[in-house]
Amino acid sequence: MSRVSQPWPPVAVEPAVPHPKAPVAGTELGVHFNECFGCGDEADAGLHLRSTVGEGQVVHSRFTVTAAHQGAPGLAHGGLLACAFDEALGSAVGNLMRRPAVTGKLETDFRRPVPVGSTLFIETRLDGVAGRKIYVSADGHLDAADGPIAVSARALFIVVAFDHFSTHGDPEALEKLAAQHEKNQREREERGWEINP
Ligand SMILES: CCCCCCCCCC(=O)SCCNC(=O)CCNC(=O)[C@H](O)C(C)(C)COP(=O)(O)OP(=O)(O)OC[C@H]1O[C@@H](n2cnc3c(N)ncnc32)[C@H](O)[C@@H]1OP(=O)(O)O
Repeated sequence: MSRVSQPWPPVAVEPAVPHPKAPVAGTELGVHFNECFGCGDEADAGLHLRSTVGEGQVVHSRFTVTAAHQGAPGLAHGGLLACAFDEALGSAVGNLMRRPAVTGKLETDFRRPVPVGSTLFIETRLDGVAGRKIYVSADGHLDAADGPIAVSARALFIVVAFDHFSTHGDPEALEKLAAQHEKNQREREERGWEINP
């Protein structure tokens, strides 16, 4: 079956240049919010996705599919896989560009079933920027960084003002997030990494 794809990015873009203080290649990215379904330690049935900065404008993420993530028996739910990509792509945008941004559009191609127990290795690339619009894409490889591609995704993130989160979100949770951010900063400093304000 052939897959028809629109040009990507769909508009003229500038190169997505990582922020001068973006974490360097090899940096393991921390949990951005403990209750986040995508990466949080306190989200018991969550994805517990973990990410590391790669060379260039790339972030490598991985997560292991558990029984809590099933759609069909023994297989990951497609919406759950889309969630993993939202997290991986958002993490690449947030950490490399260091601009607050939210997902405006997320498109997924499911190419192979992803069984419970398998690990998806997601490689995310920054594809370009047009004003507030940041275009990113990713491939999810099954069970190894060079394994077969099971899922691909493309997304548009929109840069927002910080008050997007205080206006629409939960102020208490934002306080928790600020505390988490400080903890991440301290840990980075202790490990001698570049400070990530
Ligand atoms: C370190 C951090 C790690 C974080 C990882 C977490 C990853 C998880 C990320 C998420 O899941 S975020 C949650 C899901 N997303 C949302 O809740 C967003 C809900 N939508 C909105 O709040 C607003 O629609 C939005 C802020 C995205 C845009 O509203 P605005 O009024 O600010 O902007 P506007 O609608 O004018 O759009 C700005 C530009 O984007 C374009 N645009 C917006 N949505 C689009 C869309 N869906 N498709 C195509 N283009 C779109 C729009 O056409 C326009 O293009 P131009 O600048 O060329 O005029």
